[in-house]
Amino acid sequence: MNDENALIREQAFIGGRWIGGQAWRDVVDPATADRIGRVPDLDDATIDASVDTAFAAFGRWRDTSAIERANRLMAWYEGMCRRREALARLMTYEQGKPLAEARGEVDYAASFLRWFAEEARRASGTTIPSEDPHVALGTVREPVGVAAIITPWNFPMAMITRKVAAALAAGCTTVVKPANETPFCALALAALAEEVDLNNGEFNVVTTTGKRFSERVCADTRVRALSFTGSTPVGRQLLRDSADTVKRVAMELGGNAPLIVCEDADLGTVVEAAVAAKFQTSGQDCVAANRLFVHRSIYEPFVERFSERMNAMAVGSGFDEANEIGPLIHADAVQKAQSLIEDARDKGARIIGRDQTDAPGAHFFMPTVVADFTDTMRVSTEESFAPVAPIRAFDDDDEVIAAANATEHGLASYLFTHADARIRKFMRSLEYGMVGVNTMDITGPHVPFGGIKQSGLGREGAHVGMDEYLETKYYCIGGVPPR
Ligand SMILES: NC(=O)c1ccc[n+]([C@@H]2O[C@H](COP(=O)([O-])OP(=O)(O)OC[C@H]3O[C@@H](n4cnc5c(N)ncnc54)[C@H](O)[C@@H]3O)[C@@H](O)[C@H]2O)c1
Ligand SMILES: N[C@@H](CC=O)C(=O)O
Repeated sequence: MNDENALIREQAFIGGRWIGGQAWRDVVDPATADRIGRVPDLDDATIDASVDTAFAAFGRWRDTSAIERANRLMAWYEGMCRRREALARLMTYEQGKPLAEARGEVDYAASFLRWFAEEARRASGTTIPSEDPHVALGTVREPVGVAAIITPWNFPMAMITRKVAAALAAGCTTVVKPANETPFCALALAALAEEVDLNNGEFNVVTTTGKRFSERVCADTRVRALSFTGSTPVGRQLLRDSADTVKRVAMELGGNAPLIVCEDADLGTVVEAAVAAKFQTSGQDCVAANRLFVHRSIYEPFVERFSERMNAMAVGSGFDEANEIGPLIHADAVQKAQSLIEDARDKGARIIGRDQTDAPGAHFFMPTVVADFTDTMRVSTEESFAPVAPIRAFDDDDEVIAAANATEHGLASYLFTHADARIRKFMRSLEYGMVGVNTMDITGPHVPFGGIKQSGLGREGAHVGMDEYLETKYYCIGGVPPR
């Protein structure tokens, strides 16, 4: 058996049991479109049963000690580290990303288990100075209850652990619906969770359609939190669906990240960073640079060097370690990239890159620069989620700040300059939840990840990551005797 097959489980995981279904859904390798296997497409009754299980488990899990929850998360973390290569190969097989990036994501995903194992013991309450000497006041923090979690395919392990580890550390139990494209990554996490006794309903993985799942869990009053990572249109729908039962919601939605290069930036360094910011995960990253703005005085040299570096990127199967760009997730993604390029070309952009007929398969898209993009082009307003790099020149800071902010999104942004005053001005003015200055490497378990505007609600990771899963209970004890 190849390593990438070692962790494949073709069943959902509910209450520690592996279960099949009446209907099934195929999972395909995006590089070849070959079938990898299948998972059950679970019905309403089984979704409800997963909530029954998580609800029953909540009664037990919330009363475990913080150190017990921490130990369980650490054991899960260690299991992921031991199976790093098999997990990475499975991810490349199912999601398509180059193996080096898949290994990076396994490390990233595991890091949330360790981080929240550490944080589990720090969900402290407060004492409140009382206005009355006979009254004691304070707060304790308590888990909200069952959390329903819906995740995307682009980071098929990290987007799960970032939520689940925080929820479990807080004392909540979880029902996860992974993306239909990447259920095996989620089920591999379940297989490792089972090994560390997280198999009593604390962590459930339900394979089914998004709409069916969200309709059941949003209507269910026992589900007290809904945490979603995915596109903004689906996030809007889930906010509406959660209103009737007034759930706690956490939303990590789409981005349209600007990357701004000022004239004092070192061209060699900035080209490497910009290529990484644009093309990692083949451009299918919520924090990917979606629009590049370069000061006019260095614009043409930047476009030339960026395009040169881009054209040197090998495109092909993620299993070949030489390849830096893998397949897109499916044919629709390739068509969308193609239509963005055609729209830009029709409206006067310069298209730079290799011919698409050089692509090594139907799901591959050769990375492409759209130079001189304008506001009327779709690349300016839409998240491409593809290796498409729109670049344009700017003349002054106010102009580029206005252009960068002219979007409904507000997730990540990047700035390259060494001028202190300028850094402060941009940091204040950029309407984004995250600002990377002279780096594109902005994530990790220790940072508060999240967006403003229509990129989301709440933050994941860092010391605030558990907040989404904790209620503050205030207490007031009267009749306290005098000293
Ligand atoms: N902010 C972040 O942290 C972050 C991280 C990763 C991806 N994203 C965003 O995710 C998007 C790409 O991922 P995607 O294509 O998987 O997004 P998507 O919104 O299509 O799907 C995300 C998840 O929602 C489910 N879903 C789809 N339609 C649904 C519905 N009507 N009701 C309930 N669930 C539904 C899917 O099955 C999947 O599990 C991009 O916009 C990207 O920016 C954001
Ligand atoms: N790259 C993001 C996930 C978004 O797609 C992260 O670092 O968490």
